Amino acid sequence: MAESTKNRVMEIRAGLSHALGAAQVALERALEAREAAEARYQRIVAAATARRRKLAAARDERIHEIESWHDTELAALAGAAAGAADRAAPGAAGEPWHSWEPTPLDRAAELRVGRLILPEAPVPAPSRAARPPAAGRNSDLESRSGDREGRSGDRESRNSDRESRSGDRENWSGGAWAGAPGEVTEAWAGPDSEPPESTAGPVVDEAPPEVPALVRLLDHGHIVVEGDRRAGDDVVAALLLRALGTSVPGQVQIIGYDPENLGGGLAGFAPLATAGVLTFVGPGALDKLLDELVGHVRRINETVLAGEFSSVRELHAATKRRPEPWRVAVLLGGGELSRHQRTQLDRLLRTGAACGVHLVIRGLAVEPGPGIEFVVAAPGDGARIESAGDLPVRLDPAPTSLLMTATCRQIAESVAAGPAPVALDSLLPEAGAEWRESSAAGLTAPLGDSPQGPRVQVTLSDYPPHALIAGPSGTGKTNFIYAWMGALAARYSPDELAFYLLDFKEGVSFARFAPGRRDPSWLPHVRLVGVNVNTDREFGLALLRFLSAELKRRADAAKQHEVTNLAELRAEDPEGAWPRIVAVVDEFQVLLGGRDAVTGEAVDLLEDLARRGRSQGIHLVLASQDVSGIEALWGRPALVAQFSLRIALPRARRVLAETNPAADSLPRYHAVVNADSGAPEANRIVRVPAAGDREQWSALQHRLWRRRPPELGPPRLFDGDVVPRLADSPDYRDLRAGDSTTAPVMLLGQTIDVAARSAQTVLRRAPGRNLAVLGTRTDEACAILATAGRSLAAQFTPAGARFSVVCLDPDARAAAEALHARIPGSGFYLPDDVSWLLEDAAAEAAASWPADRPHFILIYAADALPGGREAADQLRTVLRQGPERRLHVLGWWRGAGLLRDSLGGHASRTDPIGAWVALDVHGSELSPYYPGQGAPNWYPRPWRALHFDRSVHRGAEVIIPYGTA
Ligand SMILES: Nc1ncnc2c1ncn2[C@@H]1O[C@H](COP(=O)(O)OP(=O)(O)OP(=O)(O)O)[C@@H](O)[C@H]1O
Repeated sequence: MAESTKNRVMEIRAGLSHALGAAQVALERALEAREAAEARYQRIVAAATARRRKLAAARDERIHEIESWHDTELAALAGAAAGAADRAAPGAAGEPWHSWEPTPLDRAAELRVGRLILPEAPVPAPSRAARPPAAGRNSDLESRSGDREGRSGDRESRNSDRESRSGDRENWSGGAWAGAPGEVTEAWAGPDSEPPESTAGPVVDEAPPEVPALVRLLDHGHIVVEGDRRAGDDVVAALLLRALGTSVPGQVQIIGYDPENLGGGLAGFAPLATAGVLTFVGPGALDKLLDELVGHVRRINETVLAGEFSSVRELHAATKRRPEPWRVAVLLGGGELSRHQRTQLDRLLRTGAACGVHLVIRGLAVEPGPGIEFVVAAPGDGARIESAGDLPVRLDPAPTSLLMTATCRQIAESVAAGPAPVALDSLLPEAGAEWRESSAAGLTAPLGDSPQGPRVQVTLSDYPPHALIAGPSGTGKTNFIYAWMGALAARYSPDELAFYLLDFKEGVSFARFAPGRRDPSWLPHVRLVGVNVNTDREFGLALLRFLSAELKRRADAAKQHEVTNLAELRAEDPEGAWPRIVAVVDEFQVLLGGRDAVTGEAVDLLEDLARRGRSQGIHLVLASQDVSGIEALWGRPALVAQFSLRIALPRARRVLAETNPAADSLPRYHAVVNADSGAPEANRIVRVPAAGDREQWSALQHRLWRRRPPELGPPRLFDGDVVPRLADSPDYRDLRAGDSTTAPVMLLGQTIDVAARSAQTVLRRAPGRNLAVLGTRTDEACAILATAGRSLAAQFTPAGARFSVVCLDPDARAAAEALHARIPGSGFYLPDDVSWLLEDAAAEAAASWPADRPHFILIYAADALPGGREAADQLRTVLRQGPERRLHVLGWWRGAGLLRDSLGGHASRTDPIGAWVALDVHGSELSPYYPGQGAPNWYPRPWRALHFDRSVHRGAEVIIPYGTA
């Protein structure tokens, strides 16, 4: 092989080897570059991953912040909404059915129909993704809902129909979390599938409280229920029950129009029908119903709101009174409306709510308008109420029929029982504003509210001057009188008004106005109270006589000042005390009930007082269970005509005009007040407050009592059941010893009179000045002799007069000895030694000169005088001749005939007995001792006596013996 070839080979080899070396180097370099590039790539990937993590963490944190803000905000808003709803629908307006009960409120409330379904906050995905698969979204939600159940347990327990909140979420598709679980996981899977770690803390999961769905009906508007029929029925029932439960029974009245089911739609409310709280109108009566409701609206606008208020709600807010009930007409279907019906319905929709006339409509087309709420009923969460916009509503279930009927029965019962009493305070002026009125022109006071609202004011003046009140027993006459007196007494001071009160009913109803053992206060205006006078008609007469004398005094003063009525007299004589007098006589028929002298005189006096008292400020108020049977009254049309103020309590007869039946339909505790003699057009109905309550009355009386002028003493209390005490008699207390110039006065008992006077007989030195007590009642006879003896003894010093006490009846011995013990220096004689006394006394009586001091012989049972004829003659001598010699016999005979025997028998003269007191002796037996015509009108009654003194009396007077205690 050639060198050159060899060389060439060598060169080629060298070239190849060089190229290989270069390639090797290039490869190494390339590998290095690759390594460097790979390392860089790794670094970049790591950096990107770290940044992504960071971003994810920041994002999670932000999402969490937003979510918890959203949750808190939502919870706060829901809480505020729930709170506002609770305030708007308190008690029966919003309480769930299981714990529901009627709670009448003082204003109209919004009514709950269900609850609003509120949107929930989204649950952040990272926190969900971070949880183990077993705690996936659903179980997560369940656990959260469990949480919420725990926290809102109290609310849940109030609402048994509430389902689990997770169930709500499942049903509602409008929330932000509504996507499928997979979507969330995919969306957040990073390129390296590494689950990002959440830097966010635990989610604040505050469940918003439940927010009730409320609608406004009473005092606001009308409700139209549309949608599902059954659910709609439930809404109507719930609304009505809540409306009934939030108001005072009877204040919501329901009128049902249900042409398709003939009332079946309101069957649960049927118990209300018995009390008139629910009325049904028949299928053809929609016209009439709508016309009637329109009529109510017109009437309420004209007479109740009367331009002063724009709505009953406004009137109620201003006056605290609600004179008209809410009328809720429930119109359940009815098809096409006629033109007239549509017009009337539209009128009601526009104007009814202001007058408390509201419509609940289902099945009639109604256009939206102000105050009209639309409820679209649907089961589940598909319901809506217009005022809540698009928020879904879950309607409450209907109240159970048991709850409905029990509630309605209770309401019906309390409506039937009548309205709750109004308090007396409602008639009184503000505390501190009492006694500001002048009675110069009359006495005006409110008596209560009328059903239309305004107060009913009643005036006693020149016209109407007198009042006649009637109502069967128990209908509230006495209460009415109390209320009237309270309203007057609070307005007029005792200088302006004086009361004289008499109650012929058994009991002590007027005694509260006088000081008693338990309560020392009295009503300062009251000057006289007569109670338990049903057997003492004379006391009624005494009052009329007293008023007659007062009338004369006023008429004389008017004449003197040349005026004709009280207003003028007061203007002319501003310093004079001329209060208006109101004399109240309850059950006055007792006074006029007899056919005797008492009735005769009483009617004459009444007629005169009624006729002339009007202008002199003397007003009569006569009350009776039944005026229709009082012959003495109706026999005097001129007398009745003066009583132009007529007050009829429920079922009162004849007190109003014959053509006026208003009292027949009067509810309990109401009265017809008629100032025009009962003419129908003058009727005013008034709801009378309860004034019988002792505590309320005492509060007023004490307030006025503390304001009384210091000089004003307590009224005179005449209680026919109480035995008066001699020691309390002003006449007895005035007696003084030692005045020998005037003839001694013998007190005998208390007269039945306006002033607490004592009956008395003066023992002048003159024939006949002896006293005979007649009758068999030992206690009373002894009481009268004790009074006579003690009162006489009080006028003498021990040496100034001689007293001899003779006891001829062992039954009277204790009393006689007691009297003897009370009169120092008196002699005491029993049957054995009375002859000494008589002998002595007869000689004294027959003497020709008057004794230097009087001698009073008190004989207990003079008819039992021993000693035969001789003693009898001596007694006769003493009786006939003694008084002229200042020797007076005060004897007790146990019968009128026995006294006659002592006087000398049947034909004997009776004039030695100038004064007598009869106990259980009939009037006819007294005629011999009763000069003039016939016998006194006297029927014996316990602890009453008839006193006659022929030297001063025209007729006998009834007296009450003083008790010996
Ligand atoms: N307006 C009223 N509000 C509440 N209670 C009343 C009212 N009027 C009367 N009453 C109550 O009714 C009962 C009977 O009333 P009251 O005694 O006044 O009737 P009367 O007609 O005078 O009956 P009588 O003649 O039998 O005494 C009493 O218990 C009274 O408290």
